[in-house]
Amino acid sequence: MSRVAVLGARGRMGVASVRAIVGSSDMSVVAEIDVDDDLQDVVDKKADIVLVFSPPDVAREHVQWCIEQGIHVVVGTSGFDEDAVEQIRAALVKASNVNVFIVPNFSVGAVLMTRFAAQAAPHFESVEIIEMHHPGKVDAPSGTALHTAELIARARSEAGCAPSPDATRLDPHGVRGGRIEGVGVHSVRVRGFMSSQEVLFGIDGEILTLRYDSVTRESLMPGVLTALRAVTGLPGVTVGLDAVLGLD
Ligand SMILES: NC(=O)C1=CN([C@@H]2O[C@H](COP(=O)(O)OP(=O)(O)OC[C@H]3O[C@@H](n4cnc5c(N)ncnc54)[C@H](OP(=O)(O)O)[C@@H]3O)[C@@H](O)[C@H]2O)C=CC1
Ligand SMILES: O=C(O)C1=N[C@H](C(=O)O)C[C@H](O)C1
Repeated sequence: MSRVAVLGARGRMGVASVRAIVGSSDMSVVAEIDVDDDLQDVVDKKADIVLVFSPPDVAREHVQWCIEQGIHVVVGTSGFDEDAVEQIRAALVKASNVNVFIVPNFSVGAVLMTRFAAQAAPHFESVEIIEMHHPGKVDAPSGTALHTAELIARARSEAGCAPSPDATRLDPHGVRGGRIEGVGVHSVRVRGFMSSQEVLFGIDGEILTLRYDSVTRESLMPGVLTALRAVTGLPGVTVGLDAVLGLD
């Protein structure tokens, strides 16, 4: 029976995850930590794994703390970019018995879309990402868009692609959105969305649109449980649920 501590336990994902873990037959929740709770409870309750859903501005410190305590971590919080992964890798040099599994999105649809986007990336002249989330989300871009943009940029760089063409010179209202490693990213916050993303690819006369929608947090729970079951067997740092979905 794995002993799981949940950080951000009273938040949207924390509540859904505690319910899913409690409902499983092979894991238990031994600590539920939210703002103002004492992290030491995680150690006192002898957690084997910490599931991190605390906000992005504190989650990096939380991961660092877990590594120092020698506890495996599944990171659900968004915003762990390549710099953050490097920092974790460096911290693990002194804690080689700890595994950290960073999962930008627990939805199988999102994982597949991200992979398809990386596959398509070198074949089109233009690419931009639109991510759509609920207005309670504190960070932009979404971790999923960040991860997708990084994979697209890597695939295009390896294939020697030119930057997406863009003649914009005048944009006094900043409506062209942001750029991550040269990939245009647009963040939409509209009530009714939970988590959606489109990746638009174009060449002359042809457009490919990839889209996924997660409409409930419960849809992410099989991915959360899969990640918790897998982390003890994934040495070092692993990024992306695809690592354990049996995809090639
Ligand atoms: N990987 C994935 O598939 C998914 C990832 N996410 C990501 O997970 C993160 C959390 O999302 P969500 O659950 O919607 O956010 P919420 O704001 O609903 O939950 C975060 C919780 O953490 C609490 N908190 C604040 N500070 C601390 C602290 N120092 N220690 C412990 N808990 C703290 C918050 O309390 P308070 O509100 O009082 O500040 C809140 O209860 C985000 O980064 C989001 O992008 C979300 C969905 C899916
Ligand atoms: O805040 C959310 O809700 C979500 N956050 C994650 C992200 O930033 O990508 C995952 C999912 O999109 C839901």
